[in-house]
Amino acid sequence: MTRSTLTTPPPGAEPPKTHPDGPSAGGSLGSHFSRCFGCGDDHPTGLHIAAVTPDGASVEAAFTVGESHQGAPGLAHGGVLASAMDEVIGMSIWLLRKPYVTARLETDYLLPVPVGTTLHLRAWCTGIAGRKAYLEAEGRVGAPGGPVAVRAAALFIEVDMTHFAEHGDLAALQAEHQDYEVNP
Ligand SMILES: CCCCCCCC(=O)SCCNC(=O)CCNC(=O)[C@H](O)C(C)(C)COP(=O)(O)OP(=O)(O)OC[C@H]1O[C@@H](n2cnc3c(N)ncnc32)[C@H](O)[C@@H]1OP(=O)(O)O
Repeated sequence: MTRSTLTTPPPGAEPPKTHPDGPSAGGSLGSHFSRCFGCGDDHPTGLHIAAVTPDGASVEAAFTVGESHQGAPGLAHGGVLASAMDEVIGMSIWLLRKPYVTARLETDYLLPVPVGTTLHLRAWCTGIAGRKAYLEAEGRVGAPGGPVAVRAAALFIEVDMTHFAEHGDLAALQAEHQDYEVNP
């Protein structure tokens, strides 16, 4: 992975501490918002990514590239693959049960991904430094041990719920998740 210094944990970064209320090993994560492009069940053209955590610290998901995900004929669009990586990375940081947003996403495309391919996605956190979380993800072709087609590294920044109240639609989030409080 050609990861930049901006997505590399600095010296002194701490390992992530998963929240006791997060899913335990083998548990599923669920969607954070039903109309999310990445994970929402009700999104008509979304990726519908559903993840589980094998160990309470990382997440895994399978994503099958469909007709609506093409860039070149018969091949996945790079932006769609980046969205899938962003989604599983976002799911992995939600194991900490703190709201984070993507600040930077770096993606390496190693193999073309034909329509019909199932990508096995995995994401995990490599360190926390203050409000900054450093994360990585990979997408493997056909099987969890298959060849790596996509790799990503990301910097997520912790925000408070006022971020969503000021810039988005907090009420829509809270309608689905009672635990999303502005002033917890
Ligand atoms: C609970 C609900 C879950 C929902 C999850 C949904 C997640 C998403 O959809 S994310 C969507 C895409 N992302 C966004 O929209 C984020 C847009 N960006 C922002 O809102 C802001 O730029 C934000 C919050 C990331 C940072 O702003 P702000 O809080 O003012 O912090 P700021 O002081 O600028 O930066 C904090 C630190 O991060 C660093 N930083 C911020 N952005 C970057 C970046 N792109 N690259 C590198 N470093 C960065 C800053 O340099 C600073 O570092 P230091 O503390 O060492 O000086």
